[in-house]
Amino acid sequence: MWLKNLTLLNFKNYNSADLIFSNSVTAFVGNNGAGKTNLLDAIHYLCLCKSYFNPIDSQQIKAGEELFLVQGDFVRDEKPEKISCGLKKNQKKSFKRNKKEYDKLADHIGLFPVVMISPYDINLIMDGSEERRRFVDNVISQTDSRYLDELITYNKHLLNRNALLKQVAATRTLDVALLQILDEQLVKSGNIIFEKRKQFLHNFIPFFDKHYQFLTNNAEQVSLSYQSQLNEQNFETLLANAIEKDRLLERTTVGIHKDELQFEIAGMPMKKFGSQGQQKSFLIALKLAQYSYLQKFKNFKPLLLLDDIFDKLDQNRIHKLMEMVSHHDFGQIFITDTDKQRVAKVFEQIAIDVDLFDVSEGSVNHA
Ligand SMILES: Nc1ncnc2c1ncn2[C@@H]1O[C@H](COP(=O)(O)OP(=O)(O)OP(=O)(O)O)[C@@H](O)[C@H]1O
Repeated sequence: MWLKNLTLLNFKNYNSADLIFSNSVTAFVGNNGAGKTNLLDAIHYLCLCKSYFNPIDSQQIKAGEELFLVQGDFVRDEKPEKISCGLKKNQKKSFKRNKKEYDKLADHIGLFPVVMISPYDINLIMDGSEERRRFVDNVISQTDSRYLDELITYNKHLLNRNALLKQVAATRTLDVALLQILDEQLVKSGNIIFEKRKQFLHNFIPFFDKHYQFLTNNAEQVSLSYQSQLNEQNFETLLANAIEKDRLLERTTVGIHKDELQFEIAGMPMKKFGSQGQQKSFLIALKLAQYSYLQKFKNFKPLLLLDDIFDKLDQNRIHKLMEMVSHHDFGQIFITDTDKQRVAKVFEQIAIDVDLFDVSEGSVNHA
């Protein structure tokens, strides 16, 4: 699967852009703030119906404009696929595959798998558990179309249950029969998600271990593990035991929305005890594992988007990544960098052609 071209209209800092790519390595080069990352994000948008960096769709529209359009021609299973996305201010976004509007966006997720490696990935370690659940959900959704539907269903039931708890607090009466129905619904989709997350981690962790060892030559002991309250007790019992607390706090305090992906180094939390270098290796291993996992379950290579890695990574890690590029471990790659000569040199060293684009203040031209 690869992207042949990309057309933008009023997307972030671009008025318009029309780019044609090769099925190998493309590099966007230019100064800070020129709009290089925005091009990667446009590609991410086409693949997953959303920005990697900013969840608010309307903020992708160029300031002062009314709408944005992003369009790309992919090749998938040797067939052409035209994907287009448009958003008008205050309207629902429109997402089309071969000119046909999707009934639901979830149907698009996973058709064009993508992995982004970006300096912002540090949030995965530093921020709350929601970031890490989002990572897990993102990977599973790209390989399992039912998963996203189930997650949407779970979140809907959770909202309903929390609304009921608020109402109970306000009226001081509990409709036991209604709570029971809501609990049953929550348990049903919660259990499905729990099993899918467990199975996912079982397959994912060996990829992670392999990549971490490759990147660091077995330097230190790190681990990745899935923590869920559902590992301790079944969901029904958890809900029954927590009802007094839930009523007091007016929200559901147990369930898969509390799951955590634990990152450790030598048995201690990565966030507190990992050095910057160890954290970076950990994150790249995580992303490379995502790549390997998607490749295995989709049976083709995802797109790889590498944001600013030459600036942010040290020589060792760059060398390891480039070793993988030179072994053709990846398919199509998009990369951003501030230094054209550096990019040209790095790829010359591994004898891989790189297609360079100059980016400056929202305009992009083939170098
Ligand atoms: N909706 C928008 N309208 C107009 N400009 C926007 C919008 N969203 C982002 N920008 C602009 O895009 C620019 C950032 O672009 P981008 O992050 O792609 O830069 P970059 O070339 O990757 O820079 P760096 O090398 O610093 O990472 C900023 O100047 C920002 O103000």
